[in-house]
Amino acid sequence: MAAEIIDGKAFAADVRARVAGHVAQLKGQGITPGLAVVLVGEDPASEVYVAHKHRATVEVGMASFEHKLPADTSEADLFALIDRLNADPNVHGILCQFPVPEHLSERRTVARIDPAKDVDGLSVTNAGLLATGERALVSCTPLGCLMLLRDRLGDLSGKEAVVVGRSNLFGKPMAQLLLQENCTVTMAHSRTQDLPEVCRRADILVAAVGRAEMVRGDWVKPGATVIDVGITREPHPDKPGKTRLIGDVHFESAAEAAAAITPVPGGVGPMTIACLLANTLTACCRAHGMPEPEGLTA
Ligand SMILES: Nc1nc(=O)c2c([nH]1)NC[C@@H]1CN(c3ccc(C(=O)N[C@@H](CCC(=O)O)C(=O)O)cc3)C=[N+]21
Repeated sequence: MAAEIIDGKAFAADVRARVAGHVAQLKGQGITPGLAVVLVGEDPASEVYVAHKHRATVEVGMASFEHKLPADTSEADLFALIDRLNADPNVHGILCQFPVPEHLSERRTVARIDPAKDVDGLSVTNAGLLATGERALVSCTPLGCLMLLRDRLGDLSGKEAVVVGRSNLFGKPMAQLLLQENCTVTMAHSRTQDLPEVCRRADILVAAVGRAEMVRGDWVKPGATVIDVGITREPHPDKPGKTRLIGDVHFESAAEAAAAITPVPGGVGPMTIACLLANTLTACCRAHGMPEPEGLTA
């Protein structure tokens, strides 16, 4: 195996430490950044994520406001809560954990959140601000990938970047960020013809298709940097009753060709939560008309 393994877990710990430093400074000025997380229903995976986010928020010294609503919560009640959080000066970031129960709409829910507090960067306003090169809040996972890429490659200008997957949550904002960094960006997806050949063009290959181990080693240009955004949980092959996480990239074969690659777990995943905290800090600084934290924004 040739590739350097990009340690997202260590990098995320560094981001969180930097956020904590800024939070301590703000607290000295009487300002405590606050993040509100809303969870509707009792999806066990979501419960774990939300608990994780709560712990990480408290660890950096921020205020964490958890709101757990029953699965049959009406849209009116959910919106009433979001309206209260929008108006609360102690809340700088609001995240509604997805998926929401079927009778609710993710699109309408996101639209209800004040764009200045939309730390997921999912609102139409933030997507539009990013696309037009204005100051936005950027979706956490793409922001985390950008931080890893900048750290490893420095200037990204002129590089061939291929993003596989075109979701609003990840693929589209990732492509916008890479374009902003002056990459030549290709967005590939399920209808792309000869996907392996398109991927082989990439100096930077970002996989976010949601299909386990789809990207193979012979899709990777020698020396490329490979970012694996996929997480699929599957039964563990050796440990009965246990599960394991696998990415969208076939790690062993891709690592033969790549110069650097993110593992799953321990790659992009931990950066997502670190960037949620970074976005909350950014939103807080903006709300108070203070300079933005350096190195923690797009
Ligand atoms: N409104 C909203 N925003 C989200 O950002 C959001 C969401 N809803 N719903 C669910 C997905 C999923 N997600 C992850 C965050 C961290 C890890 C993470 O830390 N993963 C670890 C492993 C954790 C484990 O072992 O389960 C890793 O990859 O190393 C994974 C997935 C955020 N999401």
